[in-house]
Amino acid sequence: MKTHKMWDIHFFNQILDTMADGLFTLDSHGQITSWNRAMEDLTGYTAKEALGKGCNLLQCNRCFGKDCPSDMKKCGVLKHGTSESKECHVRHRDGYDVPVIKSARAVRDENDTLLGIVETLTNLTELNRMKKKAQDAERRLGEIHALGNIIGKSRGMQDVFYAITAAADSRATVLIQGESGTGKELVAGAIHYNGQLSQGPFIPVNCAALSETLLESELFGHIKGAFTGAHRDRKGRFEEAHGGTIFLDEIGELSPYMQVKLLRVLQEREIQRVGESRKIKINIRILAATHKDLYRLTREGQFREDLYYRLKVFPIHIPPLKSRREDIPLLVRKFIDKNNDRESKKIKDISRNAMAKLMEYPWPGNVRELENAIEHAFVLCPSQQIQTRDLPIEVREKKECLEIPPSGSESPMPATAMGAQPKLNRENLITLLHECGWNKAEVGRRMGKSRTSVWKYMKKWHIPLQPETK
Ligand SMILES: Nc1ncnc2c1ncn2[C@@H]1O[C@H](COP(=O)(O)OP(=O)(O)OP(=O)(O)O)[C@@H](O)[C@H]1O
Repeated sequence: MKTHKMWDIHFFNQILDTMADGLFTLDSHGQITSWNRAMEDLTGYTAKEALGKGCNLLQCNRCFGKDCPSDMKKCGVLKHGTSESKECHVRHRDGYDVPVIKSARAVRDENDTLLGIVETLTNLTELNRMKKKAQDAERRLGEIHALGNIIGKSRGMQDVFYAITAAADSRATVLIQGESGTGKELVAGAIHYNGQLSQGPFIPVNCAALSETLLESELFGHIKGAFTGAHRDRKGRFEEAHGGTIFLDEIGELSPYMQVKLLRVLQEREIQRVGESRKIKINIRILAATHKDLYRLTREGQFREDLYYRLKVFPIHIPPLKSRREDIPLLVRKFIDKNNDRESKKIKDISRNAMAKLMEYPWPGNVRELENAIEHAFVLCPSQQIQTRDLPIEVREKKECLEIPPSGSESPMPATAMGAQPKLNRENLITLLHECGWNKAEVGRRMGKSRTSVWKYMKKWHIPLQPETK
């Protein structure tokens, strides 16, 4: 085998050129003696242009906290031997600043004579862009979950607002109960984003969406080889939520085995990845929600009483929309504004008769159904005012739409303005999922059902959560 010696300069330069980080060297007089390819990309200066120049070519803004000295003898690296990695900017040849992490080290021979300086630069442009994106997304999430975005003036909603503010100030476990579509996820988000942990992650998990084994691995993570298909170690959602909040939606769907596991997490605040005996401490806040009557489930022996009491340290109940009809006009206004922002149409308001229909309807799907009804009206409305004819048929005719049947393989999809929908069965659901790019919220919207309902159908008919890749 042919080996290269380190003094093979050609080979050495090739090594430097394969590095993702920028690297250059200076001699004892401060003149650039090597300049790798990543430095060319980062600064715009070719090696030919840089060699023989001083490092002030880079116009670094923070060499030892000062501007780069033009006199090499004043360079801090010579005084200190190294400069620790720090964030700074260097100036690109085209005039703009490039954010980098820069480190430098003085190289001396055995007699302590200075041979030169080696400097490395890591380009932070992409990382900063991603950071900014994540911060923007986080800010938007915070805005969405601002208390002001939860609409309601009824007594029931005033109690909910009061409870959100109190819960946000504490770290107690919260159990949010209310019918489907009443805004449980919205409330959970508001508690997190208005509380002490708002800078930490908010991790929602729908416990109804996955089978027991998948949910266990989703929540607790697993180690490589823990089960067939576990090709590598994977962090669970509890670990991801460290320093923040985990929101366990549809908690009433947990199997007895998962109830025991969750109880242990609540008691011990530590978890074990599937297939591993090591315990990992987690610092998280737990919020849970269900549309079921959890107390009744404990009476019927379907939900552990000890877990129920651990969860409902701070209970919040969101009343159904039909018991707080005075909120309907405010919600309608909110949804008209929301659709106006999104669509090219500009709808001003809703007719008296149409509003009367909305006030009469029992809203089995709660606020989500009202939101969908306004979106439906937007599609049909030809003028600036929503009329009764623009509303979904079940609202116009005051017939409740059908909820999910507990068993059986078929259920009717509610008719939409576009015409009668086909019966809902496995095949139709898969087609709809494909049409909506596997976005369950969108599928739910088209079906007139909640996202959770979509998940339940998918689970019932063994449809994978994502399209299977061939
Ligand atoms: N008070 C409210 N003000 C404004 N929007 C609301 C309100 N309540 C619910 N919504 C909207 O209704 C929709 C359903 O809310 P959300 O998903 O929080 O309900 P949920 O109770 O968690 O439903 P599910 O039990 O089916 O998961 C969302 O689009 C949400 O923004």
